Amino acid sequence: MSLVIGLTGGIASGKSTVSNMLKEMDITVVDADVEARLAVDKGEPAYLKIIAEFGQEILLENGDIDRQKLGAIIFYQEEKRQLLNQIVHPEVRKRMMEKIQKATENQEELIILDIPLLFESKLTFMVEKTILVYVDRETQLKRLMQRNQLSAADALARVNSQMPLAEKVKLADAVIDNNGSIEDAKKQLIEILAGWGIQKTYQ
Ligand SMILES: CC(C)(COP(=O)(O)OP(=O)(O)OC[C@H]1O[C@@H](n2cnc3c(N)ncnc32)[C@H](O)[C@@H]1O)[C@@H](O)C(=O)NCCC(=O)NCCS
Ligand SMILES: Nc1ncnc2c1ncn2[C@@H]1O[C@H](COP(=O)(O)OP(=O)(O)OP(=O)(O)O)[C@@H](O)[C@H]1O
Repeated sequence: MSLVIGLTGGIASGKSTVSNMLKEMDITVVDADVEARLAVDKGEPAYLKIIAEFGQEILLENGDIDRQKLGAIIFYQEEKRQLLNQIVHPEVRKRMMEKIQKATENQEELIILDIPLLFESKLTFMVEKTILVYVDRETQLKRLMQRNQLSAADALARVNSQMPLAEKVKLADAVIDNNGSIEDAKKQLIEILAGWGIQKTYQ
């Protein structure tokens, strides 16, 4: 049986940075954000439902979903966010389950599920252990504004649409404090895995 670990955090807390370290260790990572993008590709069931609910004006000229426009709606309006979640999340879960099954069939020892909303969406039943990538609120907002070129208000709306990281700390089995350097985060990751009996050579 494969060991399934959930990797979570908040927006811009450093999940991708940590999941890249795991990929470099040749560990399979299934990324919910990637699956959520695939689920809304042109013609997919969720794509059609989004148009039905949000209207044609949510599309770019080439027919793709205008992610910036959809983000500007759902990060400011909770009921619209819930509506989008109801459309996209079941598809994401289905796609992730398929990937888990494939990795299990390949007898992979370890599978990481990178799910930003693991706790909010009560998906811990999918994993055996959880790792939280934590940063303080100030660092999170600063990194988010820098990475996505967002105003303070837009960054705050995104952070406030999620469970506070201080709350997630209480729910996680292990925490990586990513306020320091990337090297520092890497050391913590290796220690956590070693503590769970997982030894991988990091290149
Ligand atoms: C709103 C959308 C169009 C914005 O797209 P964009 O390319 O700007 O952002 P991206 O998808 O890369 O998400 C970045 C981060 O935003 C946060 N986020 C995304 N959706 C949500 C949400 N519904 N609630 C809270 N946080 C969210 C996550 O931390 C995620 O890692 C997109 O995030 C989306 O379709 N969201 C709904 C699906 C979803 O919940 N995805 C998150 C994991 S399943
Ligand atoms: N320890 C660190 N020191 C400095 N910058 C960092 C550190 N860790 C991550 N970053 C930077 O912070 C930003 C957010 O990191 P990353 O993209 O890994 O977060 P994420 O949790 O995957 O975000 P999202 O959920 O929004 O996709 C990126 O620009 C990344 O390069």
